Parts: sequence; structure tokens; C-alpha cells
Amino acid sequence: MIQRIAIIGLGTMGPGMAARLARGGLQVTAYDVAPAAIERARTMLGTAEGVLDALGIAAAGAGTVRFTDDIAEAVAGVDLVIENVPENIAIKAEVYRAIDGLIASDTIVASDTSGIPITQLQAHISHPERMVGMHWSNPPHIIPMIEVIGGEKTAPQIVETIRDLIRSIGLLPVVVKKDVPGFVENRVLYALLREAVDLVERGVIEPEDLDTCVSWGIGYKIAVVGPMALLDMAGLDIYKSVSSFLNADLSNRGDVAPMVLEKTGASKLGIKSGEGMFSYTPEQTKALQAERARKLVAVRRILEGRE
Ligand SMILES: NC(=O)c1ccc[n+]([C@@H]2O[C@H](COP(=O)([O-])OP(=O)(O)OC[C@H]3O[C@@H](n4cnc5c(N)ncnc54)[C@H](O)[C@@H]3O)[C@@H](O)[C@H]2O)c1
Ligand SMILES: Cc1ncc(C=O)c(C(=O)O)c1O
Repeated sequence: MIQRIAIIGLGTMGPGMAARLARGGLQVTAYDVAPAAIERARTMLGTAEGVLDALGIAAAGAGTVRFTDDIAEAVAGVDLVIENVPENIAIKAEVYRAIDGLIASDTIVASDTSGIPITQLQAHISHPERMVGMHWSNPPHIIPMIEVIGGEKTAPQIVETIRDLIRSIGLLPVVVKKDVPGFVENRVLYALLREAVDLVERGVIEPEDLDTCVSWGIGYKIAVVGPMALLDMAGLDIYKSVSSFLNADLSNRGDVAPMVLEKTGASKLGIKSGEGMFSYTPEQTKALQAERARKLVAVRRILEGRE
């Protein structure tokens, strides 16, 4: 049974994950290579705990989060390590090498990778049968769905253990049956994002209007009626007719869009740098994050039938 968990990497995702796991009664140690990230994570943890309170998620037992700047201390005696460092195989492999001699051979090692196949990652760890994908969605303390992915060498029992852990703390595991790049959530999201970026880049629509169209036309609906159910709601005959002429016209670019390369090349990364598709002052960012958390909490409570 999993009781003690180490989170390695405390950037965008780590603090919210730590807060949610602790709320589920688990003992969490949290480590980052950057001292500034640990300090930021302490504040983010408090914010995430406030959101969990607003969601009405009661503490299941005496879960804790302990921060440390010592990786050996972070992973000592844990049942599960969740690797949560940047989406780069070399950086992830360095973490696996660093923990390999510090953990027992049956300690489960999960990666929160957004889409690097687990089969590729498990080439960098001894005992690859205990490595598994555990892909959370951002913000991780609010979104309940977590994908679980086994690689070629993952023992089926490990996939089941992680699925059961997620379920046991009241979250929603989805087991992905094949280790395809991007798994399922990001394959669907990136198909949408590729088309959205293309439409803005070609001047078909302004960025603000694209968001209004997708959020109110598709997003609002899709939270209640998933894509497979939507096909039935629209009618498969309609889908057949529209897709017969539209599919061939959709973006099928295999590289990164020039607009994205231009912005990232100019360090316009979005909220984290103050500018991306839109601009953000620090005050606006704070207000926006609070507003988004409030709305996501309200929507989730309704979707769960709690209001
Ligand atoms: N951002 C998202 O929306 C999102 C959602 C789901 C999954 N993910 C995935 O989760 C992982 C982390 O993403 P993120 O957005 O939190 O990244 P991030 O860049 O915000 O944070 C990564 C953290 O890892 C730390 N780090 C780097 N090297 C390290 C090392 N050797 N040891 C310990 N810490 C180290 C960095 O200091 C940083 O604080 C990635 O694989 C990403 O693809 C991201
Ligand atoms: C753009 C983008 N890319 C990856 C992920 C998750 O892996 C997310 C998300 O969780 O929201 C995302 O928005």
C-alpha cells in the first residue's frame, strides 16, 4: 500500500499535486533542485490548500507535505516517487540516475510527463518494470482526471496499484491501453491547439474571439457531453457529411507553428514571462489565477452534482 510519496520538481505542477496527495492522507516529501522553486512552492501549497477547502475536499487522515533541498532525504523510504521535472528526456534521465541507488528496487517511479512514451523513459532506470506514467492535468489540485500509462516493460500490477491509489483518494484514473506519444488527453488537446493556432496565424479570427468561440461553443458543452457522446448527440450522419469535406482542410502541419517559434524565441512564454498570446501584469496574473480557480471550483461542484 502506498503511504509515502516523494515529488521531484516543484514548478507549475508539483505544489498542487503535493497539496492534493496530502489531502488524501498521504505523507509527501517535496524536492526541487532550485531553492527558489522550493520557496515559491511553499506559497503555492498554501494557495492550493485554500482551493481544496473551497472544493469541499475533506482531509482523509493526517497527510503532510515536507519540503527538502536534499534528494536523498526526499526519497528515503518512500513507496512512490513522482518525477515532475521539465519535459526533456535528458533532464528526466538525470533524475532517474540520481535516485536509482537511493530507492528500493520495488519503489514505484511515476513520471508526470505530458507525452514522452513511458517505454522511452524506462530505458533510463534499473528495474523498468516499476516505472509508470501518471499524467496529471493542470491545475493538478483541481482537475480530478489522471492518466495512467504502462510502458513495454511496466508490470501490469504497477498500473493497477497507481490506478487504485488515485481512486482511493477520490480522483479519477483513466488507464491508457497503449503507450502512444501524448497519451490521450494531450493528443486530443494538441489536435485542438494546432487548429486554433493555425486559425489565429492565418488571420481567420482574433485570439480573444477564438477563445470565446471555443470556450462557449465547445468547452462548456464538452464538460457535460464528451466527444464520443457528442457524435451521437449531433448524429453520425452529420459528422460523416461534415468530415468528408472538412477533415482535408484542417491543419496537418507536422512542425511547430512559426507564430509559436517567434514568441518563444522572444521569451514570450505566457503567464510565466508576463507575455505570450496575451499580456499580463503581476497584479493581473494574481487576479486571473484566483478568478480561474473560483470558476473551476464552481463548475466542478455542479458537474459532481454537489450544487
Ligand atoms: N505545465 C503543465 O500544464 C503540465 C501539465 C501536466 C504535465 N506536465 C508535465 O509535468 C512535468 C513538469 O512540468 P511543469 O510545468 O511543472 O514544469 P516547470 O518547468 O514549471 O517545473 C519543473 C521544475 O523542475 C525543477 N527541476 C529541473 N531539474 C531538476 C532536477 N534535476 N531535480 C529536481 N528538480 C528539477 C525545476 O527547478 C522546476 O522547478 C513535465 O514533464 C510536463 O510536461 C505539465
Ligand atoms: C498546453 C498544455 N500542454 C500540456 C498539458 C499537460 O500535459 C496541459 C494541461 O494539463 O493543461 C496543457 O495545457
